[in-house]
Amino acid sequence: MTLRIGSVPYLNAKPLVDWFHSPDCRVDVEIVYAVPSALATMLENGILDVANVSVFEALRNPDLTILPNISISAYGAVKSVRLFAKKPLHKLASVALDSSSLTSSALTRILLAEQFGVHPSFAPHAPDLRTMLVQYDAALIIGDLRLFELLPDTFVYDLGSGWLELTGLPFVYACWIAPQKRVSAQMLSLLQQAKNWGIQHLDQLAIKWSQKMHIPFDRCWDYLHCVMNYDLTDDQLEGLKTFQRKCVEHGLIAQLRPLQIYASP
Ligand SMILES: C=C(O[C@@H]1C=C(C(=O)O)C=C[C@H]1O)C(=O)O
Repeated sequence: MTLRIGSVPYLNAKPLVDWFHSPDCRVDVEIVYAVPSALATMLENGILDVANVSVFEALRNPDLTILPNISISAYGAVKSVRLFAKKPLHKLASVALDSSSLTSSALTRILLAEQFGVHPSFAPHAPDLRTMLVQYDAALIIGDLRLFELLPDTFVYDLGSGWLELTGLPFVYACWIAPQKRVSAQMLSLLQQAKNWGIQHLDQLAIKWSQKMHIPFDRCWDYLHCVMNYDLTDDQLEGLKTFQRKCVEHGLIAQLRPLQIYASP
């Protein structure tokens, strides 16, 4: 049976999924690329067996489980998840949130409240920075490494740096997430093989995707080698549990449950 895998289209996921398109992979899989919020809906509707998608979705939906050993995370500055603001952050009254994002939307609310003491109004918006900033004081954009910071008169706030400052911990943006009953030993082994291949091919992936995505090579290389982390060890789990606790404290998730990391039977 074909395994249906969902992936975000961003550079950060390439080391986890490009193996499935390589000649080394001889299994029957179908990969669906979509933004995180769309992938979450597809997982919920049973269209996908597994997806690398916002970790927030697994914290919110008790039918989903996080698969072990793999994440899309960063320790400090993440460079692709940024709030662009027309005024200093402690003066924000309205914020447009990238409608693709679930995790970073929640993180924005937490950081603005805890680091800057503000509770602006929030509205989901298609990720188009210029349009967002016409109507709102600030805009969250994810998955984009282009040099937005060249925009004049804009404050740029990296959410990964904000999280490190607040907690001293790494931040987990996404994981492989699946409905509990769809997880199989074959699924776990394929995802692990794909990650192992990706980690060994970061240089090739930086070359390939810098060309395809029109991002300078140095920026891609730095992002894949120095910014992104693909493990899910105790440090990342500590960051994830802290995020989960704060989501509950801020009313973004109904209830604190034990973190569901899939353990082989
Ligand atoms: C670091 C990033 O992580 C992404 C952020 C997500 C979110 O905010 O919901 C979901 C998937 C990740 O790929 C990014 O895309 O910039």
